[in-house]
Amino acid sequence: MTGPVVIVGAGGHAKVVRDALESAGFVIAGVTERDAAAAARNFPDLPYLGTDEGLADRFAPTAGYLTIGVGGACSTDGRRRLHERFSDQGYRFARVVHRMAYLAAGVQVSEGVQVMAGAVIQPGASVGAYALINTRAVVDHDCFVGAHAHVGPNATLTAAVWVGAGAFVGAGATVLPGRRIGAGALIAAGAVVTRDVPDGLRVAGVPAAPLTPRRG
Ligand SMILES: CC(=O)SCCNC(=O)CCNC(=O)[C@H](O)C(C)(C)COP(=O)(O)OP(=O)(O)OC[C@H]1O[C@@H](n2cnc3c(N)ncnc32)[C@H](O)[C@@H]1OP(=O)(O)O
Repeated sequence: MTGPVVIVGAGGHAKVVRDALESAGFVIAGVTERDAAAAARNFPDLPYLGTDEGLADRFAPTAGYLTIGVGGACSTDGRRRLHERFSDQGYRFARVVHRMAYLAAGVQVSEGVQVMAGAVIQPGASVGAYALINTRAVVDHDCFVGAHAHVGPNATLTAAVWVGAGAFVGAGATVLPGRRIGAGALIAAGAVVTRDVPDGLRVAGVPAAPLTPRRG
């Protein structure tokens, strides 16, 4: 993959993305950000390319690649919307794999995926488009991670776990072998998932159980 990369968003996740890009030898063309002051504060040494609106005038879809600098504390929706919006405009997304991540031979990583420092992806695993495998996450052998899903920092998918599109696996969570996490489900930080989780369900705890809606 060649060509410069624009980081969309200039907050905390963008700083981690920048580190991954630079570790892997990408050239960064600049950042977009609604909040110009945040861009100046976090990236004083990178070109500021304005807001997302009208980016094509400053960085055409043919000029290189984008990568999303927005994380999402407990939802994958914001990242998915940004990927969809810019894909519709003809942009392509870089595969960003930190130099200090480990990907076993033959691991499939699709367009737009981000794999952060210390992550490990073992043989037979595959990671769908635009998914985020965050710092020190483990995706062990034969796991499948669906498009737009987020495997949080230090989370562990043990053997042959299946994660549906847009699911969020919180920091430090563990999913036992062979379990299925439904599309759009949320696994709370620190949970241990011992049973399949249906689409869209939010679970927490050890063993993980549905989060009860707040009272009052
Ligand atoms: C680099 C990065 O930061 S990447 C981002 C990684 N982010 C994460 O891993 C965060 C994941 N988010 C969480 O775990 C959140 O706590 C959520 C999404 C599960 C719940 O968040 P909210 O809906 O705001 O719930 P809220 O904080 O109000 O708590 C609701 C209840 O759930 C409990 N709860 C919240 N989080 C957890 C958790 N991780 N495990 C167990 N129980 C929890 C609370 O104690 C509270 O219980 P109570 O009603 O008995 O007092």
